[in-house]
Amino acid sequence: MMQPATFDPTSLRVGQGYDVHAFAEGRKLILGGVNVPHVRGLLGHSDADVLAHAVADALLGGIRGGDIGKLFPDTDPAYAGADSLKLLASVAGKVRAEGFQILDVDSVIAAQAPKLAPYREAMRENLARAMGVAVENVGVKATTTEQLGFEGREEGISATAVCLLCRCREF
Ligand SMILES: Nc1ccn([C@@H]2O[C@H](COP(=O)(O)O)[C@@H](O)[C@H]2O)c(=O)n1
Ligand SMILES: C[C@@]1(CO)OP(=O)(O)OP(=O)(O)OC[C@H]1O
Repeated sequence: MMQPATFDPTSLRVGQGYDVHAFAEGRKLILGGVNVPHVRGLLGHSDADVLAHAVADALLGGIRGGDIGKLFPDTDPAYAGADSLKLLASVAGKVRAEGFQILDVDSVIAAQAPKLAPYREAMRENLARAMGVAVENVGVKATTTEQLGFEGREEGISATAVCLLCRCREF
């Protein structure tokens, strides 16, 4: 199908993000801004929201803007215990400042436990609100790794995300 004349394929960008955090005793498990009940949480300088970090890195990848560690160094006390949804909102603002629209985001959390399906919609809503996009444009999925690897041994959780950005005036 022909695209409208205003569509310029070179104005499209994809981004990819990946993050890992280790489990630790006495920490909250925050995923996509949701405080998920679990016996342990994830260790990090911030709230260790591995999903929000992967999404933020996907956005930064799309604008070739480095990564969250460059923007929010884990040596900076300003980010100690930081709410990662706020970091994500800041990254989304940077994306817009570069003239890009966030068209779509999808993500996968790899966690052997806990069961995350009951929290998926709340995560989508939180991420969408932080980025200023419609919830329909944010996907969150979960998978175990069939007890294989560090996620499977319940040593930590990983998350991956992709995004599609556009510098289009209109479609
Ligand atoms: N932490 C998790 C992992 C998975 N799920 C849901 O279970 C489904 C089956 O997982 P498999 O790894 O066996 O494919 C998966 O599609 C998710 O819906 C979950 O809720 N929490
Ligand atoms: C989020 C930041 C904030 O200092 O700290 P961490 O919670 O350690 O998370 P990481 O995924 O290692 O990313 C780096 C940092 O930007």
